[in-house]
Amino acid sequence: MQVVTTIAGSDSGGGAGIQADLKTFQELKVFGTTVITALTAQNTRGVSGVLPIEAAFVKQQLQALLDDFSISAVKTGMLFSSAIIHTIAQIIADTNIPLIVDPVMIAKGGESLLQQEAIDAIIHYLLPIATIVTPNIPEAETLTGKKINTIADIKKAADHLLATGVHCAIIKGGHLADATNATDYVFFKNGQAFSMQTPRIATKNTHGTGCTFSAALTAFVGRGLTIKEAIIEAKKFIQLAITHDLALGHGHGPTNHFAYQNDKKSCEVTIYES
Ligand SMILES: Nc1ncnc2c1ncn2[C@@H]1O[C@H](COP(=O)(O)OP(=O)(O)O)[C@@H](O)[C@H]1O
Ligand SMILES: Cc1ncc(COP(=O)(O)OP(=O)(O)O)c(N)n1
Repeated sequence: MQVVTTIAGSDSGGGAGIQADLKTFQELKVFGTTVITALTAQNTRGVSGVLPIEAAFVKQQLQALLDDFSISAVKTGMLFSSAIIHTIAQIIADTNIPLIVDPVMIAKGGESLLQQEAIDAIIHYLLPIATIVTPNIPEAETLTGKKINTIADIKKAADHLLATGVHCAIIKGGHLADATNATDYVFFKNGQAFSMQTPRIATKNTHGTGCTFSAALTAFVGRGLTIKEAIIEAKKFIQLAITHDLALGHGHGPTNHFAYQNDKKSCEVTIYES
């Protein structure tokens, strides 16, 4: 049994954050461990409160895991402050555990999950030690300081991110204005690139899509798949979770973390090598 870790915020509504990560890990048969950076009071309608955890206690949680478990992959989600980011980066830099960074910034309802001053810390401390970074389009724009309107802009943003030292950048296309497909763009430091496409599902129940995708990626990396295999399988996991969405709550409902195990053979991802 492989052990993986999520360093993220708690979503009381259960669709994103630590809760989405643990559900995904469980479905993908890896043993999930957690470092909690913040509590959020949240449901499918939005975030009504954030209570950050002190950086010193974040450190204590992570150190407790590293002192005991052999961890095969780590992911980060909501990190909230530069103090938390510095603390995590310092500790992870001394390991050789693959690190997947989901640079969570803003919740679907528009509430901030990362302080403005922490953006630089992600760029300068976390990305240089990361294996994979998974921004959505607005996050890629914030990290690179450049607007993204075209595929050429996506490639430029990826080059910008790869220059920090991260091995692979996945720019997720959930926010692109394409009513037919959901396309994600993958770039490696060695110049290899591909995009992956699935049919776009017409639903408002997409709370936690980014967390769930990056958690699946972490589980597959932890299980020893190649990075490319892990990315494609994670895309299947999120596609099925959105296809079989759960209309729970009154706002943006969660994705269905059970769907991949029930239906994985039915999901096709189209790959375009470039
Ligand atoms: N309506 C949708 N149908 C199918 N896939 C989607 C849909 N919305 C998002 N995705 C996929 O979900 C994953 C998360 O993407 P995105 O929504 O861009 O991230 P985030 O949740 O971080 O904003 C990506 O693989 C994206 O292509
Ligand atoms: C605690 C917590 N972490 C992350 C998020 C954002 O999750 P994401 O997967 O990007 O999903 P949406 O916010 O777009 O639904 C969150 N809301 N809470």
